[in-house]
Amino acid sequence: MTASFADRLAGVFAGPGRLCVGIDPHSWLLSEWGLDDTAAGTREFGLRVVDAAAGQAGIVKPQVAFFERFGSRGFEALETVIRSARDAGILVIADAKRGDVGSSVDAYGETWLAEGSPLESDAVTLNPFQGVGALSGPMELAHRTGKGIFVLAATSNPEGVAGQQAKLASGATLSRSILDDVTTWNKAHADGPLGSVGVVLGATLDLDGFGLGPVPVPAPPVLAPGFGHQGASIDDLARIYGDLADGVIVSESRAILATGPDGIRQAITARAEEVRRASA
Ligand SMILES: O=c1ccn([C@@H]2O[C@H](COP(=O)(O)O)[C@@H](O)[C@H]2O)c(=O)[nH]1
Repeated sequence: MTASFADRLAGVFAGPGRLCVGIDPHSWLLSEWGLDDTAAGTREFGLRVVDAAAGQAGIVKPQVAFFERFGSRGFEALETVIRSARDAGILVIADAKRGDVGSSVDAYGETWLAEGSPLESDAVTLNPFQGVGALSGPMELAHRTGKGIFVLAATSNPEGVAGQQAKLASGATLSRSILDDVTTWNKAHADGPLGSVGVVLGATLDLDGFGLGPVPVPAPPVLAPGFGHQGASIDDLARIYGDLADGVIVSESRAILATGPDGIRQAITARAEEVRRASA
């Protein structure tokens, strides 16, 4: 029987830990790494990050946008990077932020979550603007294939705050209603202690304004971008996330990647240790 994503994630938390290294081949980073701003450059960059993360971080998160810039060659590079991370035993969260009507979003689910798909990953980020219900196809697929999904609920960028804090007719904020929909799904599917469907909650936010408390049970896993370059500090993990802190995946891209090809291994070791201390 295929292990659920929730169980695999719990294994990573108990093992290498909950640091997630972002793979974001910005043009300026490629240049600093001495690589060309081409598909081949993104491939080499991604492979070097995977190599540095192996054995030290349990999760990587390729930002699909940076590979997509190069069309089919970029996707080919992304396929290679994803495969090498999964072969190294690292969980891959593809940060693709897909969303659409159900019949189309199902195809996105197949792209990122179906066994044997060229871009097969362990989890994918999805956008619930068209309703969490529209994402049920990929959620079902994830349940069947032992994969995970992270639904945007409170994003780290300031532009999202007003809409995500807005109250629905029920009185809940949009973020809270997404959190509740995800929790209902996890309860019904009983994939493991944390559930296989999580939410994205930015570490830069004051979560009080999003009406997320009291935290629902079971609390879903939380993909937490915003550490490092966007200003959040790993030392503040417990303060930022409160009762959700136990399920937080600490994601950092630029702050780690900017240490360059010679510094990245050491940076990942140090960051993984900081995350362990902050989650003890
Ligand atoms: O709310 C969100 C959702 C996703 N992201 C993505 O995470 C990384 C953050 O990169 P840093 O360099 O660590 O700032 C990036 O790929 C974003 O697209 C996010 O920042 N906020």
